[in-house]
Amino acid sequence: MSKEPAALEARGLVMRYGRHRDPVLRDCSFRLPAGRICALVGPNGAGKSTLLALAAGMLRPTQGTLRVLGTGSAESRPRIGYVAQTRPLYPRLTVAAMLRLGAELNPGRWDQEAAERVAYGADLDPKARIRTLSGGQRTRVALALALGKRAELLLLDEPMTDLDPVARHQLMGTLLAVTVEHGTSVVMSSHVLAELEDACDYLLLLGSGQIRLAGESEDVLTAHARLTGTSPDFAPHTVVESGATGRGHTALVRPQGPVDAASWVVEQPSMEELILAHLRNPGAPALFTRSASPASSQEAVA
Ligand SMILES: Nc1ncnc2c1ncn2[C@@H]1O[C@H](COP(=O)(O)OP(=O)(O)OP(=O)(O)O)[C@@H](O)[C@H]1O
Repeated sequence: MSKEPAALEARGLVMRYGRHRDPVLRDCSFRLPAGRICALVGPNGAGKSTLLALAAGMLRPTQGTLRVLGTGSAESRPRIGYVAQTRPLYPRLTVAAMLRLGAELNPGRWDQEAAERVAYGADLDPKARIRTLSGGQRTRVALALALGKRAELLLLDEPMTDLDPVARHQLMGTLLAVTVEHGTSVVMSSHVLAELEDACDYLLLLGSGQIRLAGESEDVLTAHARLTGTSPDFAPHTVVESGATGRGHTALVRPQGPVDAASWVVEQPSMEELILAHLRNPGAPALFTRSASPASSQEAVA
């Protein structure tokens, strides 16, 4: 069966930062179909920035492959907009000069109007030098460069962390409008789960160096249920997390067959609830929806 084009496709991806160090990414295989807005989540040190830097061609994998927009990451670099966590910019340049540089480096694809909309949205002075900007203002300029490039794939490492709530809301709106208009693929890491729930339609959860959940948010969500009842036995369903409550026993499960509604109150968990349960329980079995799965060894739904 032919699959739709992939923004990212990892096979057996291993990354270690030194020969004697433990690998940060261990045998990761997954697919991210093109045109999705993907949340990349995981605990501190899980390897999110590493995965984004590999996709941006800033690092080379120790083993395995990571294909980006159907090619190697070096070849795809002109088609990628990467906002690294450190927001690397030229400190001596003014904001306007930084955008001019963006235009010069991306002839034929630069969108000055989109870049200015992002950079100057909060009365940022075009003549201000980068080194004088606040963290949030630098983030605006970094996002402006990525969006101005009309990239086919945006790799955004915690893009909203140092923005104030109004700027977050405004920039997320701009980002979504641009991506919907141009069919851009986005991978966005963040720890703010509520923010991702609103914006993203795809999920990659990294933990212990491996992909734990991968797929359309909707499919990943509907593959889970919250069951509450009087018995602590949730068989035959796969339990991700369970506990006692005032109402009896409750568990977030991955149903294996029909759920007996006479025995349990069945609810749909929120995305935040689901991600938190998986972060707290790294031993829960991995789940890949069909579109996310290049391998056959994981449990696949949808
Ligand atoms: N340049 C480097 N040299 C050596 N080790 C590194 C380097 N960069 C990252 N690491 C290590 O790799 C692991 C993963 O780091 P990474 O920054 O990719 O995680 P992360 O999921 O983005 O974390 P956070 O949520 O805290 O930003 C960490 O243990 C980190 O110490």
